[in-house]
Amino acid sequence: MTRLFKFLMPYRKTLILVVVLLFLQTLGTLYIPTLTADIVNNGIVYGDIPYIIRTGGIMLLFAVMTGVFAILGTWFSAILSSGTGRDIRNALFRKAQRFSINDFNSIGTASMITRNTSDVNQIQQAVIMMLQMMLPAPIMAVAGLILAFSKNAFMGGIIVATMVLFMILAVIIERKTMPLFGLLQTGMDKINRFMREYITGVRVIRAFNRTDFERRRVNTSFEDYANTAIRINKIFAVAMPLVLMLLNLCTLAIIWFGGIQIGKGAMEIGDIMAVIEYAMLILFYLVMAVMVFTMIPRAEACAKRISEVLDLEPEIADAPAELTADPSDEKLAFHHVTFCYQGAEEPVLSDLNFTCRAGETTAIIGGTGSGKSTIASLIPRFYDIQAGSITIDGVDIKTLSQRDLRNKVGFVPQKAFLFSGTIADNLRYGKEDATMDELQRAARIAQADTFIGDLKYGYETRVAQGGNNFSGGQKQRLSIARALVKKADVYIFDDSFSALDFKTDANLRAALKAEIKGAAIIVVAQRVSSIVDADQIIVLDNGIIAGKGTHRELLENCPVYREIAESQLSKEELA
Ligand SMILES: Nc1ncnc2c1ncn2[C@@H]1O[C@H](COP(=O)(O)OP(=O)(O)OP(=O)(O)O)[C@@H](O)[C@H]1O
Repeated sequence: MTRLFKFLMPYRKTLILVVVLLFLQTLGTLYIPTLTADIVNNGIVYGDIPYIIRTGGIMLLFAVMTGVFAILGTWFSAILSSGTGRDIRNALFRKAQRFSINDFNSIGTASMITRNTSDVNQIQQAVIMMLQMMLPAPIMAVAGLILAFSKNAFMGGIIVATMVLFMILAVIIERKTMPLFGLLQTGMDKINRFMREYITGVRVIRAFNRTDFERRRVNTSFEDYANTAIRINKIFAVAMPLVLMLLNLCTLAIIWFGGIQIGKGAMEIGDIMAVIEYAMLILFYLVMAVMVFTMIPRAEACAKRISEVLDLEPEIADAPAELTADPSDEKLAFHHVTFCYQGAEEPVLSDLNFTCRAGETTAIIGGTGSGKSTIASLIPRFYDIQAGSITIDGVDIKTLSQRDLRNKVGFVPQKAFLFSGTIADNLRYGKEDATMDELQRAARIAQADTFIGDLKYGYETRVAQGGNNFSGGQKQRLSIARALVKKADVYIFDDSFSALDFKTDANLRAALKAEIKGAAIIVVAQRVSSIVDADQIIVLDNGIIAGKGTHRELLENCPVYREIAESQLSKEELA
């Protein structure tokens, strides 16, 4: 929790103001019982009406002032807590932007969302409750006890004894609830994970008639969450009557002892009333403080989860001294690259060596799981390699800043992903100031111009979340156009033509070759027909290069390639 206190620092002036306002509010609240005692002892007992009116007026004034302080205190603490929440969310988001894929995997997407929403909410609530309820408690306790002791030391003692019992109860509750609150937040992660999977996979679930199975799975997570919440509430169900009982016992003791004192003529009735009010105020704020105290474990559990994210050092970091790369003919090169996924026993790629030149197309082909997409994701440094080096324009990508590196790379992922907005917004994703001409040129190369032209609103057509209002092939072409709008040195198409028909695929490749001159093009492909014209084909077999050359050369001397080609092409095509 202390780790998160730094988020309060920018608001220290507001915090001081809140503390001052709370202090004034508490003193005002405590002064009213003293005036009550005065009215009773000196006004009501003697029937002194002017005294009653005068003191009543002062009471009213204090009540109004206390009310104003309370409103201002609440106002500023709300500003403070929502500001803190916003800053924590920003910090989490900024941190997440630096995370590698492995970092995301280690925390989990659903958990990342819960931490940014529910966990931050808990912290925000705890901050406001601590300011409003916990902070006045010590002020109330000290000032109230001084006043109570000034009336009668024994009665002050009764209040202190009750306070001690309260504190013991609070510690017991804290011990019992802390682990349960941690469970509650992980339960929320689980619900988010299942809900996310249920919503994104709804078509598969329905197609396989697994709705009931999924409902049961989601229900189990709801039930686990509810059961933990019930266990927490059971603890409170026992604790709250105990708190009330302590409160009533305290009042009883004061009245009983006060009665004896009045009988002896040692105290006046107004003083007893004042002590009861002091006790009620002190204990009320103490109960509130205890309640907030019980919120702290949950907030602490949330703070711990947030700190885990904030403290996680991104696996991929920029080098301390970043280099820049001047354009060269050798756009991309792999030098003895070996890569192993986190937690995997065997490397997925071993000792890869190849070079991609400007204006040339390099195709990567191989069986499923041979490591083609892995090669594609190593170039923009989604993962770091364990051995060897990857260079762009002759400079090791680890020595370039991630920003520079990714500026040099135009990446089209295997699964086309579009953002909600318009087609133009999506195409401008890599170059915000791209002109309409640039968008149209990219769309033309990507064979997307015709279907965009057929849409009623053209480039201003709305794209639904995830691009769900477009077909698979349209989404692929839009995501290709998006990469082409950005001027890159290396374009990577990770199996990005798979949803295109043969004619569109051929037209797209021809347009790419004609229009993209100064950049290296890397095409990960499954279809031999998509790559026969490539300047260089790399044949991947279980993570190692089984052959390298043109289509003709490989047919001659690479059995793995020949096997793939024979399985896809007719005899005439092979000849
Ligand atoms: N994030 C990951 N974590 C662990 N292992 C992975 C991960 N991604 C891929 N792999 C493993 O690495 C190997 C290569 O996967 P990759 O996706 O690169 O193959 P691919 O040749 O592109 O396959 P496909 O043609 O089916 O897309 C596979 O065995 C796969 O199980």
